[in-house]
Amino acid sequence: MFKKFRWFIDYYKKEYIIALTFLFLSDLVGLIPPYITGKLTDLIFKGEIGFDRFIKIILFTFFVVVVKYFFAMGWSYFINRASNEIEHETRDKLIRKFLKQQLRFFEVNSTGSLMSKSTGDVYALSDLAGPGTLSFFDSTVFPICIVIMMAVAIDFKLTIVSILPLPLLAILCIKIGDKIYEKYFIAQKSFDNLNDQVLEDVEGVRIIRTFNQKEKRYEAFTEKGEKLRDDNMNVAKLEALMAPLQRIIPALTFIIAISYGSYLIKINEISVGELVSFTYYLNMLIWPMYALGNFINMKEQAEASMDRIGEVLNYKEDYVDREDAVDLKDEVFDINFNSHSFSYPSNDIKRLKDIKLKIDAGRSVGILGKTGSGKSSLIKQLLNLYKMDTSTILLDNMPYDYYTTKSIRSKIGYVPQKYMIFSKTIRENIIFGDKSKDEKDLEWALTMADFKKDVDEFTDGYETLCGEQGISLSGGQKARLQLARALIKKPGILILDDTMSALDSETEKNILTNLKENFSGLTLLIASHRIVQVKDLDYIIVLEDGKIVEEGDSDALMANKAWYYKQYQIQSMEE
Ligand SMILES: Nc1ncnc2c1ncn2[C@@H]1O[C@H](COP(=O)(O)OP(=O)(O)OP(=O)(O)O)[C@@H](O)[C@H]1O
Repeated sequence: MFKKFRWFIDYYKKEYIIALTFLFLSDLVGLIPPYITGKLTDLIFKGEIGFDRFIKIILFTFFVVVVKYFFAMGWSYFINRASNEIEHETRDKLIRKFLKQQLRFFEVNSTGSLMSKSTGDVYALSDLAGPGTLSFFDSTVFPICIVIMMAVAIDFKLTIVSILPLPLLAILCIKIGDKIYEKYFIAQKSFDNLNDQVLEDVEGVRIIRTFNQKEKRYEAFTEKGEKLRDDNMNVAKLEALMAPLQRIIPALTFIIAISYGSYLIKINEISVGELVSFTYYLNMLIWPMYALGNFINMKEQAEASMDRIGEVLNYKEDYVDREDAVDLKDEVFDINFNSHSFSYPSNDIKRLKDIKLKIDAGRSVGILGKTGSGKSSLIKQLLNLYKMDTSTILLDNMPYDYYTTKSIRSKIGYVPQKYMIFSKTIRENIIFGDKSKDEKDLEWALTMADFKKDVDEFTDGYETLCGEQGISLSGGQKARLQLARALIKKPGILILDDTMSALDSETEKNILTNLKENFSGLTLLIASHRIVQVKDLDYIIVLEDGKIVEEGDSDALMANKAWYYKQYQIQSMEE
């Protein structure tokens, strides 16, 4: 029954043992007051009790109640501790898993789904680990203790007859629980879809407005919202079905107990006080019936959530470093694409075909080509973002997988085509968690990226908040912020994927001059549509449909009189 949750029970064994011991002691002590009440009733009925004894019994009962609540404090603390730890640990595992993945993982798992798995599903697990464990104990061990007490201290026959309807409740709860699992799984999927749309709408709000898509998006949202509501209602209906069962069946046990108990008093088998204690114990059995329903509910939901979380945690990494991979030590290194081809995992179409390109350390290379020709795809190979043939890329004459991916990436400064700006300050976006960088490094990176003059004009300077996806910055400022983030690493290799398109020609020139003057030995790769951005580089390749169709320096390509030559003329005229 608990196979899926074994790991957290094993992990927090100590907390659970302490918590359940406290819980057990608290429940045991809780059995004393009903017994005393029955005895007291009999003593009063028979007139066998004086004031002193009465006070002593009352004080003792009070003492027992206090002890019970001290034990309750203990179990409450340790169970909540385990539950919070499990929530933290599971979320931690998920985030670590997300951060390890190549981009394919994010193509098959939507952001909305990953978000709801790391929130709602994690809560369902922690609910089971905390209140769920309490409900489990209280619906199994506790009622057994009560029933034993009823049978031993009061009357065996009365106990058996009164609790006869209870197994029926257990069976019905288990049956309904199975259905809850199915419905909850469906509801969580609907929550994923709704999450996805919220993310897209918030991120794309400007486009949605400009394209007058507000109504359509609203309709789509309403539809998803209604589906989620209906799916949640299906879960709620099943939960509601448990409630009357939890009331009617215990009520039945009361009717039986009072009727049969009265008969037993009449034939002198039990006393009035014993029937008082008995009904007291029966009353205590009501909570375990609720607890059973709660537990089954929580268990089914947590099981569905564990399966959903498991889908992520068991996702087989698309790429893992070889066990004997070593760290790449050189800051700058030769790169050799040796007949390298590549297809994205989503289909078999070759997006890079037989690429042969040697980039010596410290050289600058321009990657040109029309849109969709494979420029970004070529660049991404160096970052190992998708599964690829690692044997046809050599770094310092060794295959790519000879080195750890982390060490390769740490040498590369990458400015992607798509902006990725966090809703933090400019300082935080550039330093990006690197504690070794100080004020001087920040200032230097901003100057290199020709962004300092802009930031100096902002009222809050380095502390200016960039907003969601850099909403408070212009396109050119976003490009330079990303460039500053790449440069502060002082990389050996700098990759600019269409970074300069958003910049005016003067800013572009300033940046290239800064790079030339301050980064001696830098290997520079620039992917672009615009010839002006690459014409002064050491080497230029032109891609067409994933193949290199022209290569050489600008003079050689001009002499070639092919695509480069024609584009040069067209773009010069445009400028
Ligand atoms: N993640 C992906 N999955 C599948 N196909 C992709 C993916 N990314 C890009 N492609 C396809 O690969 C081809 C090359 O795309 P790439 O982004 O490398 O071109 P590009 O030359 O950089 O284009 P642009 O100049 O427009 O940025 C395109 O046909 C594109 O549709």
